[in-house]
Amino acid sequence: MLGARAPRWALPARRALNWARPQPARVPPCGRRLGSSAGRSLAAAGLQPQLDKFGAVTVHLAQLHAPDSLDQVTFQRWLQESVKQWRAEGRIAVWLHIPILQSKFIATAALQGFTFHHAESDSSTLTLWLGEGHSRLPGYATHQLGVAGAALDVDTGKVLVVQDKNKTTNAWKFPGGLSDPGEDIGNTAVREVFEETGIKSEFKSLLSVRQQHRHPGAFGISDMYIICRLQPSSFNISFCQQECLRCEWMDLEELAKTKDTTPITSSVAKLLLYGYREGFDKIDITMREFPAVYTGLFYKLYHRELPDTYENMTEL
Ligand SMILES: NC(=O)C1=CN([C@@H]2O[C@H](COP(=O)(O)OP(=O)(O)OC[C@H]3O[C@@H](n4cnc5c(N)ncnc54)[C@H](O)[C@@H]3O)[C@@H](O)[C@H]2O)C=CC1
Ligand SMILES: [Mg+2]
Repeated sequence: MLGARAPRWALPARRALNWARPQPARVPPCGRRLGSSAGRSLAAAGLQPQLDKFGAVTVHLAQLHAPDSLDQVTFQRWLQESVKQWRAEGRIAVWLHIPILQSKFIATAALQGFTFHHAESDSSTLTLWLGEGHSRLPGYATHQLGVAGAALDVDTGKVLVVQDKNKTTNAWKFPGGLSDPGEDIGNTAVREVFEETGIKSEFKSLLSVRQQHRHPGAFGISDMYIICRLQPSSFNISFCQQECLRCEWMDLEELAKTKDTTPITSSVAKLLLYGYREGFDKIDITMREFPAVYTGLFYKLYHRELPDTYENMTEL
């Protein structure tokens, strides 16, 4: 049974004035005016809605001590009364995080107007906009990222290319694949090239960025495809039999001229050939690392090289 203990929200009414700060703060006691056991029992069962700095309420059902004891009728009543109260208090939105094993509450929330924001492997996040006009909540991921590596052996002028086993047309392309969550662009290129061809390499620069909307391979969202310049440090090919049909070191000029390739690979082969002949500084988008405003975090900034006179410009 839920609600066996005294409710945590039973605070003096004047405390409610302090809920907006500091952030994040627990939201006012929604069970207070329910006149039923729903709000009290949910609070006693561990649920502690929080206010964020934008004025939205966040609810984590994972906080429930014994989620299996919560029935849909109690949750439905709690959510309905809570939303009514949050709306009256001027909250702008509700974020509702539901662990996969409590997914029965998704339907309950959806019937009250909640929609999916995103899902991860073990939980889903739903939202309800309470503010004026259309929702101003940020959406979830809009793109996936694919990265390929153009590994050029500068001693021979040969570049590493593969033909995909799973494609109907066997066009030459640079080995690559999808970035893992939290993975640097250059690291994806180096990892994918090694996994697909057995060739070890080092990241040098970005060469191109392609954006494609409604990509079938990205489940209908947009796809970013970046090609990096890599410097190979091993040369014996041992390619992945599951993904590749062929893999070879091809003369870069031949790749730039062949019709047996994609427009992207052909364009980047010509760009790489230009850099190989005239200097990579003509084509490279290089990377620098800086500390982020978020303590302890760093970011990578990719841009064309700047002359020192511009790079070191400071106010006198
Ligand atoms: N222009 C070009 O030359 C090409 C660019 N790309 C870009 O490369 C990136 C993806 O590279 P990939 O090599 O395809 O990825 P990847 O190397 O990360 O993974 C490919 C593997 O996933 C498997 N796979 C893909 N979809 C699957 C599904 N629905 N069910 C089961 N298995 C599935 C494939 O069989 C393959 O083994 C994307 O950004 C894409 O736009 C991909 C092909 C050609
Ligand atoms: Mg691949």
